[in-house]
Amino acid sequence: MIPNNVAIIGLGLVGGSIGLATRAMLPQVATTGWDANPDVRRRAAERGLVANVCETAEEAVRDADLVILCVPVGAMGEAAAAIAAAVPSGAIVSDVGSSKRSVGDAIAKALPGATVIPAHPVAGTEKSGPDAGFAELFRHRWCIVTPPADAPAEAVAAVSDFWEGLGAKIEIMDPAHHDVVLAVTSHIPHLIAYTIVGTASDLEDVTRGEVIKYSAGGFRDFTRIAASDPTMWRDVFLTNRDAVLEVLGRFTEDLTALQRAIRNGDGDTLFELFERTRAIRRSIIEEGQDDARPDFGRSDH
Ligand SMILES: NC(=O)C1=CN([C@@H]2O[C@H](COP(=O)(O)OP(=O)(O)OC[C@H]3O[C@@H](n4cnc5c(N)ncnc54)[C@H](O)[C@@H]3O)[C@@H](O)[C@H]2O)C=CC1
Ligand SMILES: O=C(O)C(=O)Cc1ccc(O)cc1
Repeated sequence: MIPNNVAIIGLGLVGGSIGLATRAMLPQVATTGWDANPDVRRRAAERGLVANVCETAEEAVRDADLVILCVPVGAMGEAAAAIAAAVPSGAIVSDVGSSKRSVGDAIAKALPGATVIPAHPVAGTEKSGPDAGFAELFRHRWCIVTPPADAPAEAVAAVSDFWEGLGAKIEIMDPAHHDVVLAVTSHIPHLIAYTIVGTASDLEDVTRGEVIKYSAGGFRDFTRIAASDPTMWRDVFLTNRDAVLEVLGRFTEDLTALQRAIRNGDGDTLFELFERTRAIRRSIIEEGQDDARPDFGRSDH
């Protein structure tokens, strides 16, 4: 059953998009919101990200049956603590954090006895803030729900139904598994992008002007990812440390093997890998998850 009153804490890209999507696609649902930053609250009210932008966290959650924390993963515990005194006893508390194990623990610790159903919409952009959100962000995208083992089935269903109402597809997953899967598919790719753009800007023999002037497709795509919000991504790496380090170890080994293949002139190894990775790209396109899908609200390509 879809909740009647949704409170959104954190009105940036994801919180703002949830508000806009709810107002557009589930107009029967009342929306309230709060952000710790008064400038964000003002802008959220101007854009109508939620129907009612409140002046305090308590006021925002007072009548909610679903509260969604949309703050950086390192701030989830603090955001949960800010609503602790006011969140109704029967309400579900969820979040949208990009890492799930530590976030679920932090929220549960701040809200003992609450029904906590963490979730992660695997949809976003490199932009952040209250001007970045748009109602179509979650359409046809996965939302991974990571309930604790003892979560009430009806609460899991309520969170899932809500996200389906915003156009998302639902997957239920164990939080630890989520963190390994997202380390591979999202966190390490962001780390690689941050690294290559940093390396390019540090090279002594290539000027910054040349990097900008000759940035062809590949590097340009990396710069989009490497423009992602520093606070958000610092927190992702610090909270998903174990999974990121495990996958990074494998990645480093594979990179070293490629380095050796290049040094040895071993074209077969390079060709075999590139053939395999091309097939993966084709499978993604066949599943309709490629860049060529309708470009909901993105202005950068
Ligand atoms: N950016 C993306 O593409 C995606 C981000 N996420 C997750 O969504 C969450 C939010 O990310 P964005 O919306 O991109 O960030 P954002 O930076 O656009 O918005 C975060 C908002 O939280 C507010 N905030 C920070 N600490 C707070 C606190 N203690 N209490 C209340 N408000 C607080 C900030 O003022 C800011 O307006 C993060 O946990 C991130 O991992 C999930 C999917 C995609
Ligand atoms: O902009 C991109 O390419 C992204 O990868 C967006 C994104 C960032 C973080 C998430 O947890 C989910 C999606």
